[in-house]
Amino acid sequence: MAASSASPFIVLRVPSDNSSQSSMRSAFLPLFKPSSSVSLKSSSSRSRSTALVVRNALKTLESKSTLVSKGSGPEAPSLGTKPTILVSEKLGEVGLELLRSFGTVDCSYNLSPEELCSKISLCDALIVRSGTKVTRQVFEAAKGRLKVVGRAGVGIDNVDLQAATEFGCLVVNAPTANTVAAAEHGIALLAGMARNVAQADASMKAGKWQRNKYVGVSLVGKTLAVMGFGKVGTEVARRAKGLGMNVIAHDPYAPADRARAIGVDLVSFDEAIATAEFISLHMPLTPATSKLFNDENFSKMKKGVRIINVARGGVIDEDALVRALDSGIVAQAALDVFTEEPPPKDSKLVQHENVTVTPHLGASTKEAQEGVAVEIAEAVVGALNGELSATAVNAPMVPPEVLSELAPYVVLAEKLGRMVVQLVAGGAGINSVKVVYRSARDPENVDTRLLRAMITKGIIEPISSTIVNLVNADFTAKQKGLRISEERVVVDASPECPVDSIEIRISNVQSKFPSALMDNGEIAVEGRVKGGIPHLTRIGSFSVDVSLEGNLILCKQVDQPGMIGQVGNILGEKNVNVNFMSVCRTAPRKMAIMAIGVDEEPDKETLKRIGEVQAVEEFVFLTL
Ligand SMILES: NC(=O)C1=CN([C@@H]2O[C@H](COP(=O)(O)OP(=O)(O)OC[C@H]3O[C@@H](n4cnc5c(N)ncnc54)[C@H](O)[C@@H]3O)[C@@H](O)[C@H]2O)C=CC1
Ligand SMILES: O=C(O)C(=O)COP(=O)(O)O
Repeated sequence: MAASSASPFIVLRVPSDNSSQSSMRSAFLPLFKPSSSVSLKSSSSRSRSTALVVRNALKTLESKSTLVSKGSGPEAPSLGTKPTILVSEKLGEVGLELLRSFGTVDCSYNLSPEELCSKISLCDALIVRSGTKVTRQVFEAAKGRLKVVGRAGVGIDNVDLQAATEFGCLVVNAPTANTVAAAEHGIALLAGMARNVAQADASMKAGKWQRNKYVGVSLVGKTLAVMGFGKVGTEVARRAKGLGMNVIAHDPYAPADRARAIGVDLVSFDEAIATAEFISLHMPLTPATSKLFNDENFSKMKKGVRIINVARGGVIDEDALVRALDSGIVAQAALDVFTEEPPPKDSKLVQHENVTVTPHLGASTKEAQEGVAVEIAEAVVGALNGELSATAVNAPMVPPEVLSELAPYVVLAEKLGRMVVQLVAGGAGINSVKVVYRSARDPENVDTRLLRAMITKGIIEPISSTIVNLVNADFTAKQKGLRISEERVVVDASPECPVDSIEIRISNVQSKFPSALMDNGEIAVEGRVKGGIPHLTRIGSFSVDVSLEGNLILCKQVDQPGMIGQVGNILGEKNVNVNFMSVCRTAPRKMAIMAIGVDEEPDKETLKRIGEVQAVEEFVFLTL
């Protein structure tokens, strides 16, 4: 890991009694104080409870914290600046109002990729629907300012998630508010296709009266295969049952009992496509589903099958579908989505007489658009406030109750990380870190993702310009060649505490403070939370007990009278306030470790004088 100067971003400084909230906020994101309070009209009880719990937790913090900009370039937000939120596609008015009450909203629709890239470095958040491609170039062009991308809908295949994660940008979506709309559109296409509604309408408008040409097929008693039994697929199945259809479904990840509960059999892919008279697609577009409906699979279908696609165009090989339509394997198709949107004007598929098309209207009802707008506005505002999102796509979702319980341990984890990296001589050669969590709880019940992310942040940030948060912690560690292994050990402690102690060990390095090394050559520090405050409880094999606040001076010296006074005097002469002191001896008059907490950072001369005290053998100054 290359060492560099201090990180050029925003630092939240909070009085020590609120340090846990501060650290939690800075772990996630980007810090903005709303200019006015934002009222939440949550459509989902989960997101409402998450938002409220975290908001309450942050209320106290709001009054005491100050935002300090350390100059992240010309566009860095500073104290009192409202965040800028770019909305690149039409969003419901209620959502826009919510966003306007929090930040500056720039609604710029139909931006070219170049225009989007040139605007994005001025934005803290971007809200899109399916029409905006949020590519790696967009994240690069953002120059670190973009904190969150909100997808006002379900499918996130238009967002480069890998790039978002690498750049530490949170991606959130609105997964529930358009489910019914998409399902209703699927049913509309199913029924409309079976009765040739669109074709008959066009024919009449062309002045014709073709009753014999547009004889349809009935739905009742026919088998419908729902491919992808998630939210939309389930609602389609429910409605199709109401139409008297026999519904089967294929979904490798759906629980059979959920299907059984609504009278649907879960079957294999091959069985589904070979049995059905109607096939409705409801799976996401992923590498595994891309062009899943291809020549080979069309050939396994019943002749005369009818296909509905309200999912993503890319799950069908569109050329293969044209061939299947021409050969009669597929009698009809009804498509709302296309590989390329809008599709080329001369698309054979769109022009095919047995194909009914709509321009990606699945989510386009007034109700759904209002719902997704509120859902996404809440998620984006929450993310800009540093809250964990209930709809995060590229970060772990930590339930609010777990979050509040872990708060002080989050601070401890980051401080231990910061401390241990400063004990490494050179700092840059760390590649193997072991974290041991000791707890009375069953290891299965100790969620360490957040703690690991904070340890990573603590280790990387002091020696790099990379900003680490929950989104990019694991990726950044990997990038820097830092392997973090974790061990959970059950100990006899209070089960009330999620974690009794956290120990960080670093192997294969030299230490600036050799007493931090264990017999096996590893640097080791261990900490605990005491009365809500993080404490250092061991360094190397020396037990100490000092609260991890402010700055820390560690000395190893010959245990003799007057040492505390000598060091205290040197600090006092320079008006450096000592906030605690702890001494641990191997034996009386042998060696001792002295840990001194100081509020101010002593100047170089003062530190030099402490190092020169005759009995002092090792000495290090650490900023926490
Ligand atoms: N046309 C439109 O305007 C809309 C389209 N959509 C699209 O509909 C799709 C489904 O949305 P939701 O139901 O909300 O998502 P969901 O995540 O609730 O459901 C997707 C289901 O597909 C399943 N799945 C994944 N891989 C599969 C595979 N290889 N074979 C079969 N099933 C597989 C998953 O297990 C999951 O149960 C998404 O692609 C979404 O983008 C959603 C809303 C509106
Ligand atoms: O939610 C989805 O996945 C959709 O496809 C809806 O897309 P839209 O927001 O209408 O562009």
